[in-house]
Amino acid sequence: MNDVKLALLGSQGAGKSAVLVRFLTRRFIGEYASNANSLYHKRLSIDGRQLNLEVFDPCSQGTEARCILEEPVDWADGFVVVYNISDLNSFIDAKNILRQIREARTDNCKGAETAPQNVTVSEKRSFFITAETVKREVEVPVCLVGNKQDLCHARQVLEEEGRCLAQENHCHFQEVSAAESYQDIANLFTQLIRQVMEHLKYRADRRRYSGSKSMAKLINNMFGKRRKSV
Ligand SMILES: Nc1nc2c(ncn2[C@@H]2O[C@H](COP(=O)(O)OP(=O)(O)OP(=O)(O)O)[C@@H](O)[C@H]2O)c(=O)[nH]1
Repeated sequence: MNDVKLALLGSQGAGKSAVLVRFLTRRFIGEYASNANSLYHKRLSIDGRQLNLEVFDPCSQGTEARCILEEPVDWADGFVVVYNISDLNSFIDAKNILRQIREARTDNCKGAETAPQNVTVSEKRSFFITAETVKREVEVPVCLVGNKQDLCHARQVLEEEGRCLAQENHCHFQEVSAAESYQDIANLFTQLIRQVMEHLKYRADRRRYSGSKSMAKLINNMFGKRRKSV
């Protein structure tokens, strides 16, 4: 059984709990306790595969609240970043959160962007392959969600602005209304979970592959390559 861990991030009142509760229960409940971190569990079946879903819904994260962000960034396999389309500040917060996720996840691959000089073409090629692999490893699946679409008469963030921000951050984008609709929210979670499972499989395959490669290396080092006797 797969375990998938997601975290919901976004500024206060953006509708994180509403979006999550809509997905988990299909219902919209007007008010939610917002003074405590919550961890939700659900068993799901996606594409015939059973999985244990855990979703972390922390207390609100503002621009400066990096310390709150750090914990879910290490823990989660994927993120839902929520803003309120009728609140520009929540969009600015979402922008900062996306940047923080990217920074936290790419800390490990610092220096991977510039190709080394004075090396052969094949060394350069393998460098770029490694850099690409590192990029895939750290590009954790994220979905940017513009919530409260039913308040479009009070819109402060254009749909196009949300889409552009998502493109810049290589993530999926969806406008939804937790108050009015279930289907868009169900689709976005399903898509994100699929992406997470692919990402986890990719990482596990890579680890297995590099593990077996180093095992082969170890055996070669220990016994050396046998020469055929003549
Ligand atoms: N009109 C409208 N109101 C919504 C929608 N989603 C949430 N709300 C309302 O927005 C308010 C905040 O929703 P929450 O889900 O508590 O927001 P949150 O991001 O979890 O807030 P914190 O827990 O304080 O961080 C509540 O009064 C909700 O009823 C929506 O799609 N449309």
